[in-house]
Parts: sequence; structure tokens; C-alpha cells
Amino acid sequence: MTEHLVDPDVPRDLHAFIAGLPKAELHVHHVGSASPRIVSELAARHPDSKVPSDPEALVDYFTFTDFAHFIDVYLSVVDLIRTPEDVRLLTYEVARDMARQQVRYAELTITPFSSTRRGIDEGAFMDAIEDARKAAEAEFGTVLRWCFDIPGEAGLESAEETARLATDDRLRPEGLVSFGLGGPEIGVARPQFKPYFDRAIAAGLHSVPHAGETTGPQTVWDALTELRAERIGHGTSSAQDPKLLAHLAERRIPLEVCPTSNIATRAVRTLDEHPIKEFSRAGVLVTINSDDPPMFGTDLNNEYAVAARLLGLDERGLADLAKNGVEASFLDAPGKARIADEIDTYTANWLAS
Ligand SMILES: Nc1ncnc2c1ncn2[C@@H]1O[C@H](CCC(=O)c2cccc(C(=O)O)c2)[C@@H](O)[C@H]1O
Ligand SMILES: [Zn+2]
Repeated sequence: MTEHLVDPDVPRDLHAFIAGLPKAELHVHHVGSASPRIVSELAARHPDSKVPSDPEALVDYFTFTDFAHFIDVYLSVVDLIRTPEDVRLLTYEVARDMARQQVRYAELTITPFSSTRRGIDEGAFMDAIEDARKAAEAEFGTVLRWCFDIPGEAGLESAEETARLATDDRLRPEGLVSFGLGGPEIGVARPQFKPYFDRAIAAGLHSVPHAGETTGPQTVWDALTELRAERIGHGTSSAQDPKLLAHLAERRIPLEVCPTSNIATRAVRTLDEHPIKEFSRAGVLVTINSDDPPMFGTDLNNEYAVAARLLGLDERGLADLAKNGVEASFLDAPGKARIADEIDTYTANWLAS
């Protein structure tokens, strides 16, 4: 963990425990994971972009006034990804950053529409992510899987294109496991995307839309009933609806919680007001994720430290949280058992030393 991300309210040895803890990450965006080094490199390569190439200036550039501003900035970084080689480099470097944090398995959310509409050839795009996935697994031991998401605000044209890319047997990449929906929620009702989710689900993909990040609990209900969500991206506003919390707990529908993201996009005012405690108290399966870590000045380890502070967790509690991520993943049973066992062994050794 980089020094600036050490939470002074979390004991140092807990930070060290987190740094070595094997983890699964279920909610993290491809372009949103570009480290300052990658962004600077791409910005220097494409000087017509408004993204600063100086990493120091990036800190200011990545300070957001609201969710709409965040999406504007996000799209300016999307504009830096122009060739299949940019895509391959980004994906491979993201996996390297994950491996450094002991991430054993990650479902990376990719928005292929944003790349194909900017002129990257669809076949070359798929080859680039698959090449990087295989190299990352062989070289870093981190297993990557893909979630293709619809950028909802871009309209039904983007939904059609994303569903096509995710279900066409000649294009669909081997690593694809799920189908999502992202971007702003205000004015972008979930039910209109039902036909596209139906197609993706029929093709064997899991349903993982964002919902309740920037709008109320009805959006989460819509994601569940219309899009047949198996997990919810964020789901922050579920805390306003006790019936919804009970439903999520009873059906074991996990929430992909990303605490620092919610503060950075101003979806939640302060970390102390974050509803993660209510989720946990209601028995909801909480998973910890980083969303767009460099843009939010965080990483997955820091999100675990934040969760430890907000939920008052010790090593065993953190290990359980990491196991929630494994349980909620779309890994097969032996894959889940392998990482869960690794978490148990790591924790037992740590506590015995
Ligand atoms: N916290 C987040 N919550 C929600 N989404 C998040 C979050 N972080 C990252 N995203 C990503 O932002 C994309 C948004 C892209 C988008 O809105 C858009 C609109 C119009 C045109 C185009 C284009 O490409 O031409 C794109 C989403 O698809 C999603 O993958
Ligand atoms: Zn997200």
C-alpha cells in the first residue's frame, strides 16, 4: 500500500495484514483502473487530449464536483485509449497493479461500446483484452474475467451494440462472465434495458447492473425484477428501504460496496455516513471493491482498511470480508475453495506468528 493511503485510524499491523491478504475484486472498471503512470504515458502519446500528462496535475484533475463531472473526466480518459495496443497495455498493467495487492481474481468491467464507437476494430479489441488476460494469469497469477457493461446514458444503441458484442459467438471473449449497466442513473431508467439483459442471460452471462448509486432504492428493485440482477453494483440507497435490505439478505444478493468511490463522486457525504454498517447489520452479503481506484485516490487494500474502520473489524473479520468477495464471485466451486483456503491459511499463520 502506498504511504499516503495508510489510514491513521487503522493499526499498522492491520494494514500489513490487509496487504498480504488474498482477495477477489468484483467491481472495478477497466479504464477507471488506469494508474497515473499509464494515464500520463497515454496523455503524452496523445497530446491533443485535455488530460494532463503530469501525474501531480492528475490529482487535481481527478477531483470531482459531482457524479456528472466524474463521468466527463472519465470519458476524457476513455478518449486516450485509441489503439488495440493501448487496450492491451492498459489491461496488462491493471493486472500487475492487482497482483501487487494480492488480488487473486478480478471481474473487470469493460465498456466495449466506448472503444468500438471510437473506431477500434471489435475483433482486435477482443484479442487485446484476451492476450492481456492470458499473459497476466501466466506472469502474475491473477485470474481476470470480464463484465461487459452498457453505458446507459449513451442510449439503446449502446445497449444493442454491447449485447451484440457479448453474445456473438465469433466475438465474445472466453473470459466474459457477466453483463452490466453503468454511467449516470438519473434519467436512465433500468427497465428499458430488460431485452438486452434477457439476451445476455440467455447466452449464459450473469447480470450485474449498477443500481442505487446515484438514485433511490426503486432503481435497485428495478435492477432485481427487470434485469434479474445477481449482484448489485453499489446499491448504496438500499439503506433507505428496510424491505429491500431484508430481501437482499434473504436472497443472498451481494452488494458490491465501493466506499471511497461514493465519497469521491459525492453520492455519499462522508465515510462516517456510509451505509455499509446498515448493510452488514441487516445481514446483507457485503463485498469490498475499489471501482475506479486511481481516479478516487484509493486502491483495494485501502478500501479494506476503510471497511475495517467503519465496521470495527479485526483480522478474522477482514478475512470473512475477503471470503464474501470469493463467495459472491462467478468463479467455479473449486476456484472459490482454492482462494478461500488460501485466505484461511494466511489468516491462521498471521494470528499464530
Ligand atoms: N462509479 C461508477 N458508476 C457508474 N459508471 C461508472 C462508474 N465508474 C466508471 N463507470 C463507467 O462509466 C461508464 C460511463 C460512460 C458513459 O456514460 C457514456 C455516455 C455517453 C457516451 C459514452 C461513450 O463512450 O461514447 C459513454 C460506464 O459504462 C461505466 O463503465
Ligand atoms: Zn462502478
